[in-house]
Parts: sequence; structure tokens; C-alpha cells
Amino acid sequence: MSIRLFDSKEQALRDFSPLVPGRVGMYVCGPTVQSSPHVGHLRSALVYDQLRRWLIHEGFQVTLVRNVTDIDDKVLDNAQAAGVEEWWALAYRMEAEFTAAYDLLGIQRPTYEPRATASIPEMIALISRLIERGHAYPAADGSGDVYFNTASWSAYGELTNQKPAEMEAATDADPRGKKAPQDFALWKGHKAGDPASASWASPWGTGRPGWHIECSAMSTKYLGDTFDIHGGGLDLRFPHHENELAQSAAAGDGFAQYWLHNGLVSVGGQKMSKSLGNSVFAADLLDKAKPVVLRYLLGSAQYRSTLELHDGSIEEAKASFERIEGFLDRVRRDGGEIVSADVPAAFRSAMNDDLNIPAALAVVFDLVRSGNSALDGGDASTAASLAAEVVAMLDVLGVNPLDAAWAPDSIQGDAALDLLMAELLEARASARANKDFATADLLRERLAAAGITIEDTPHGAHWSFNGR
Ligand SMILES: Nc1ncnc2c1ncn2[C@@H]1O[C@H](COP(=O)(O)OP(=O)(O)OP(=O)(O)O)[C@@H](O)[C@H]1O
Ligand SMILES: [Zn+2]
Repeated sequence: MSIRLFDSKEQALRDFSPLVPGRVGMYVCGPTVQSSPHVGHLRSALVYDQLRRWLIHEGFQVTLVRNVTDIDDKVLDNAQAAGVEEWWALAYRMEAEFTAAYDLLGIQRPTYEPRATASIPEMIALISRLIERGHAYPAADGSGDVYFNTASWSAYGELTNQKPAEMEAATDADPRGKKAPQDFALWKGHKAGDPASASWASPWGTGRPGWHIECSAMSTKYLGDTFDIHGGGLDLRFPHHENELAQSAAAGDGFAQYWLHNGLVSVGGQKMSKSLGNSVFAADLLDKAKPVVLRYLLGSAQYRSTLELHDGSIEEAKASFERIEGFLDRVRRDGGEIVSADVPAAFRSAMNDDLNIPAALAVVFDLVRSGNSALDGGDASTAASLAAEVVAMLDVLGVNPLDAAWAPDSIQGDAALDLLMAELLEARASARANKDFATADLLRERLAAAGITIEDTPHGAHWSFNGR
């Protein structure tokens, strides 16, 4: 069975067939690094991380490009509002925050992560091609702006199935010399008061690129003029992706073969957005649960659906995830060895069905349930083989709690802790054997104060650190 993906241009599920067999080129719109990442941004990156992991599991070689928009009106405005800060200093600082948040959630780094400012020559070349082909024009007012000529491109509106006359006007800051309200800026001429460091030389005078042209130039620079998948949040379908498609197609590029859009994280029914001030940050949730649980929460809905965050979301995710962890702990404690296994067929068909993660997780929980029953009946070997399949599925989803990536400390730190704990547990066991319960209890209390819990099992004492 092949992988089916919902192509939002066709508004239909399509069998996925890459341009080059066995290889996938995927471009995902990354953040405008104007402020700290909220969990909506993280969900977007996570969805494409899940898709990438699944494609790799199915034998594809994936090239993932996710850009960093480091020059844009919003970056300039926020840097100016902050006072002394240079726009590029703000952009760099925010980019580092995004990277740290992605890493925290186990979102693998893209193959390439280009900054817009490193591809200005490619953007200028693309705009020049559009002017030559009659699809773009420099503004007649001498402002140095260049606009895409929507009237010249009859396919304009094809991505979102809209007629140009019914579209809202492009909201370019201070539009100068546009022929039609829908025409959008490809290049923004330098204005008095703009920092000199935010101006690049071009055939139309100094200035800077518009946002949409950045993605058209960076995607084709790294993936070729025709590539497989273009992704981003649903909020970017229009105008951003509509405009990307128009520019690239009008310039003669084949561009993306499949358009994917992730659903948004919302709060009280509204999109989580910096401008609405309803942002929830990773740190807000991480005092209630560890990072793997946050990844589980943000990655457990179907990627196209809205993920509504409410007060109890993280606790609910924690409770579900602890059922999985509890089973794996039980298996390990009862001596069953978890060997490697492939994912069950039902999981594979769920993932192949437009990455249906809720259905895939239902398979995980089925196996957890059967595994627990096997343990209840004393059948450790059946439980261990079910656990192996559970681990294989969790690995694909990037939420395997046994993965070293989620370990709280460095491996060396863990080893030292193991050694110390073995000695302390031995001391406690001999105190108990000598009926010196006061010492045994004191040891348990002191360990509890350090976040270490001891549980006595038929196979000896078992310890865990802060529930991990
Ligand atoms: N609430 C959200 N839920 C899911 N994805 C989101 C959300 N907000 C932004 N994204 C996605 O994150 C990626 C980076 O977004 P970008 O920096 O353009 O943010 P934005 O849409 O301007 O955010 P904001 O509205 O908070 O300013 C894009 O693919 C975007 O669609
Ligand atoms: Zn983009």
C-alpha cells in the first residue's frame, strides 16, 4: 500500500509518488524570527518531522528544507520597538530560541535551514525573470518597489480556488505604485528611516525582498525548480502560498507537486498568534510535564485538524503517555527483554493514510492493553514481544521514552547515578534484612527529597528519578 497525502491544492487524497523514485524533496515554511516560538509554531515543525520520519521508515531518502525568515517588516518593526537592538541581532536571538525549542521536542534538524538573507541574489534573479516574462513590474513612482502583476497570470488563485476580483487586497506595508490591489510586493525599495543594513543592491535600486519571493527562491535553490512536497500552516495558504505558487509558476518553474497544510493550535477557538497575545510557550507547559509528553501532546492529533489547547491538555497527555511508559517499565522490571521489531501492519496502514496518527496511536494502546493482560497472566515473553512492537511505533513517532534522547542527564551522569543508587539500595536492603527499619526509611526519605522514588517489587527495589 502506498502513502496517501491530502493535497490541499487538489482538495483530495492522492497517492504519493515522488519525482525521483525513492527520494523526497520537501520544503516547509519556517518562522519569521521576530519573537519567541509559541507551541503553534512547534506543532507546525513537528508535523513535518513526523512525516519525514515516516517517509524515512518507508525507505525514502528525504531532503527537508525549512527556512528562517530573518528579514521582514515584522523583524524590523520589533527590533525598532525594542529600542537599541539591531534587527539582525533580534533575528539571530530568536532563531536560537526556535532551534532550542525544536531540539527540546526532538524535532530533527532539517537537511538545510537557509536564512532568507543568504539567498538575496537568487531572489533578484527570480524577480528579473518575472519582469522579462511580463509578470512583474517596477513601480512607476520611482520608489524602487517591484510588484507581481496578478492580471498577467490567469492561473492566479488556483491554490485556494479563488477569483482574483474577490480576493482581499495584498497588505504590503505602504504600497506605492501598484496597478491592482491584489498585486503583491516582490521587492520593497529602501525607505527613509529603514536601516542601511536592511538594504541590498538590486537592478531596481537598494531595497529588500518581499516575504513570498523568499520562499520561492529558497525552495528551488535547494530542491530544484520542481520538487515533491510544500508544507506550512493552514494560515499560510493565502496569501503566502498562493503567491509563492503564482511567482514560481509564472517564472516557468514546476514548483511543488503536493501542497500540505497543518491545522493550527488554537486557544478558546482562536488561532494561537503572537499578535493576539494568546501565546502558550513550551516553558509554560514543561513545569507540568517533561518534553516527551509535550511532543506527544502536540503530535497526537491528526495533522490537518485544529488542536485546541485547554487547561487540562498537558495533564491529559501525561496520563495517556504514562500508560505507555508504565507498560514498558513493567516489562523491563519483570525481566522481559525488548528486542527490535517492525511496526504492526495496522500502524503502517494508519500512517500511510495521510499520517493518521490518532489511528496509529490506537494501535499502540491496543498493544499496551494486551501486553498488560499478558503480564497479569504471567506471560512475560508475549508481553516483551508486544513491547518491542510498541517501541518500534514510538520510535517512528519520536516519543520512545527509552530513547537516550529523552534521558534527563548525560550518559556519563546516568552511569554515575546508577552506581550510587545501586550502593544505596544495597545499604537499604541490608538495613531491612537487619530489621533496622529506621535507617531504611531514612534512606528512602532522603532519596525522595532528591526526586528519587523507590518501589519494592518481587524482583527487588526499583528506582526512578522525577518519574522518568
Ligand atoms: N497557531 C499555530 N498553529 C500551528 N501552526 C502555526 C501557528 N502559528 C503559526 N504556525 C506555523 O508556524 C510556521 C512559522 O510561522 P510564522 O513565523 O510565519 O508565524 P505566524 O503565522 O506569523 O505566527 P503568528 O500568527 O503567531 O505571528 C508557519 O508554517 C505557520 O503556518
Ligand atoms: Zn514560505
